[in-house]
Amino acid sequence: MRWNRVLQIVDCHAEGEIGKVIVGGFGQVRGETMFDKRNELQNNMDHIRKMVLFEPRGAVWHNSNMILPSNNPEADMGFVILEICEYPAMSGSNTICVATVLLETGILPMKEPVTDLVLEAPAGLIRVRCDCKDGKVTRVTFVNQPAFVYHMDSMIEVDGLGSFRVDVAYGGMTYVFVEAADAGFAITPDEARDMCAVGQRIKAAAAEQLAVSHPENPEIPGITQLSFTGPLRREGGEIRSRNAVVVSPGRCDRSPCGTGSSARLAVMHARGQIRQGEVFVHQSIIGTEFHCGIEGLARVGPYDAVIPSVAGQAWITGLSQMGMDPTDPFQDGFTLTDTWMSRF
Ligand SMILES: O=C(O)[C@H]1NCC[C@@H]1O
Repeated sequence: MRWNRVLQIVDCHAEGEIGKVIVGGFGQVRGETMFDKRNELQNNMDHIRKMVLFEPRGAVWHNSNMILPSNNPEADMGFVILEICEYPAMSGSNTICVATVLLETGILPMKEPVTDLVLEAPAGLIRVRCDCKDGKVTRVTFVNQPAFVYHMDSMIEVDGLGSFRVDVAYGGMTYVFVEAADAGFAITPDEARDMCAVGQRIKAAAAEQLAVSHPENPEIPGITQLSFTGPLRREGGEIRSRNAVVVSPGRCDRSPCGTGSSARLAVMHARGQIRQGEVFVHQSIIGTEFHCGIEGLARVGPYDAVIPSVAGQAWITGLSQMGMDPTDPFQDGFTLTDTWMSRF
């Protein structure tokens, strides 16, 4: 063996969205909080993210997570999320993958029928309920940090496409919401490529024209996500809708998107479209679902906020070791614009 780096990885997906969980091989990550560790990875150890997510080992639709011990006495474990364009403060599909891997590989003990966990994400503590049966995690429900609306019904101008009415909200990542019909989309899988091309242009215009800054942590990235939303409908006591999230640099989230669902709950609550205790079933572009709700209300700086919960399921797909040969010319990987639509 002549690798100069070898990572132990549990491959996993949550409702179709890949969330690899790196369980070993990366050494010490300095920092007191998970946000400090996220910054350390971003500033001084970014080669790990590039190795796992860039080509030739990764792909633009992959996400990964590093399991790290937490210094918070309340937390059972911590994790930092590594995505193709950023280190988000929080991620829903990745949280569901991390909780599933922690319990199904025995890193933390599983108690049937329910294991309660507290995980420290960069955004803060995340309480997680895992329903478990016969050694399988059958559902992960997490309570997110507060989600809130930055802008509602704002008009933006997109070069060559015209004007769009948008909302901007935070749910662990920062989202611009556009009604899919306003851009001529029905949110069907055959539209994915076009939605990404148009979505990236709308996202860039929103980021330029609408200011955002997280009141408690200005280091949290601004608008990097776009959700094309379908209409809300009430069915059998539930509120249901479809959405497609365009993740930078231009690919669709395969899951309904946990941070996007959280941000959408904040928008829906601000519009009086959902009350605490009601169930919101959010569907992805491939038809998978998260079951979401509002657990409570909060305040973040000057903003009214909701405390969202999101539930879904993950499945482990493999165990792998990823290595780096010292003569490999792509020590930092590479990206190509056929799938990496923009450089970032
Ligand atoms: O569920 C989510 O929040 C996300 N899925 C991949 C990109 C986002 O982090």
